Amino acid sequence: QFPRECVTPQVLRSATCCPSPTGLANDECGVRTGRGRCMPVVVDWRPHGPQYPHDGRDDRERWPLRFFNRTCQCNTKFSGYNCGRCRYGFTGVNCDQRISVVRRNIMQMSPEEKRAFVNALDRAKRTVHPDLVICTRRYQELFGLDGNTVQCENITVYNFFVWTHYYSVGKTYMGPGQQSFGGVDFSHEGPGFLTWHRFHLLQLERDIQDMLGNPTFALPYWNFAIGGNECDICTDELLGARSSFDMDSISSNSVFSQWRVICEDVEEYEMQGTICNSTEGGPIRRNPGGNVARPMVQKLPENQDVIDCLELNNFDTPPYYSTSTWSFRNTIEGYSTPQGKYDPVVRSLHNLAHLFLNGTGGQTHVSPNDPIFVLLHSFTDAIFDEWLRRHRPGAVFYPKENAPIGHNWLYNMVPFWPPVTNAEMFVSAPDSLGYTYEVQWPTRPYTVSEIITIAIVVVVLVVMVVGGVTSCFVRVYGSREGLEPLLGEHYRHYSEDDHKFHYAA
Ligand SMILES: O=C(O)c1cc2cc(O)c(O)cc2[nH]1
Ligand SMILES: [Cu+2]
Repeated sequence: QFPRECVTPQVLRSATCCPSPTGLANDECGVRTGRGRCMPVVVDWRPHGPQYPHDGRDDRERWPLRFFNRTCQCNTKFSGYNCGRCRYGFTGVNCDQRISVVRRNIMQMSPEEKRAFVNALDRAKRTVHPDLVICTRRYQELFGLDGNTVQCENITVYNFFVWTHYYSVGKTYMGPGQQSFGGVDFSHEGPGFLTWHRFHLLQLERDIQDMLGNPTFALPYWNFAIGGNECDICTDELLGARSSFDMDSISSNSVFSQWRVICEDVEEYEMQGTICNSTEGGPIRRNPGGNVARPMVQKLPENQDVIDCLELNNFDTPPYYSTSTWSFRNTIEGYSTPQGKYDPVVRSLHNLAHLFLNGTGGQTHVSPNDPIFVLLHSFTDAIFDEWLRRHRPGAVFYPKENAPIGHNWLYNMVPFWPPVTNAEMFVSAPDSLGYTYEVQWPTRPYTVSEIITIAIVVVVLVVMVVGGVTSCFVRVYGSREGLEPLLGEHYRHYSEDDHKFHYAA
């Protein structure tokens, strides 16, 4: 969540995190090379919804002010915690060359591409993040007893991806012996769900590009809307088949059977007021479609569900929560029927895909430990991008205030660094973020009333055309007989002399 340079006691106490771009000494935020400047952090001050009634209890309020109040603000072409890189969609030394990557259906990739993706994930699970570290104590307890140490540590690129998700969903610690407060979620059950997960993926994609030294690397997606109770990507070539010995485990032929999860011990974090660290625990659990206790989540979403949710016109609706009705966001997130009606017992689309996995991937505090999370969210993001393309909403569609805490338009998404707002991710990905999805969106079949309307229009058109042709036909051919006597008038005249018609030659 914070750059390694910024988690020393002195820098934390200064509340200023403005490092120099790598290689340039004493040039905070690249100010001398015109890249950026060290500026006060801007946070959202508008009211949030009633779900979180506390104030000052949680380090994530007005993120990231509890930790830093000055950060790098980069000029348009640059980005990053020290303005050392190009903004999304641009590359080159001067960041003026456009670049775009294509996210594709993992089922349609070649065997080599599939292998390269699996290898990239596995390498990310083992590679220490080059510039970001995690802090594993609340601010109050962040500094060691001597005041000269800070409880922050290294973490691998993939585990960092898991950790940021965990940090965004955790409960608020209310003090020793007290129940933690669960009415918060900085990345789900609100309009920020789509923008938050979009940035989450973008950050992982970038980190993997950097790790591989390959700026064309793109995350693939899993089209989970295939119905039925089979997980088509759960093969040893892709995300791991089911183990033949244990219904809940991944086959030992898959590298993912070797992965170990982090952030398992939520009860401990909630009781002690601690924060998950980079320590790995048990293996990934997964039993696709096997939740016997909950038959509702034994089947994946249907293709029609995607078609239906894309028709919703409102991005989100009051109270901008998991109870919203006719909200595109709440529907794709999966708390409504695919047609948009809120129903507390329903789980659809994104939520259904999570719960279908029935294991690590179905519990919010640990779900990204199962790498299916990446593909599931990449498809969710593809649907979001298609909705943006079809509806071309003005910013007015996204609530500026009264969304649950963390979800207002200008709230800095927790716990990303440098600060990035929901607003910045509410844009067309191909136009502004440097990636596109290769998807064939299914078109909705016509409804009965549409078929009737089309039939009526066709009949009317046919009648008009036939009528028109017939009348022309009659005029051209039928009038020959009618006109001939008239034309003949010029060639004949009536003679009073002999009381006869005389015809001209
Ligand atoms: O119960 C749900 O609806 C549910 C579980 C779950 C897990 C997860 O990681 C999510 O991102 C969402 C989610 N919803
Ligand atoms: Cu999710």
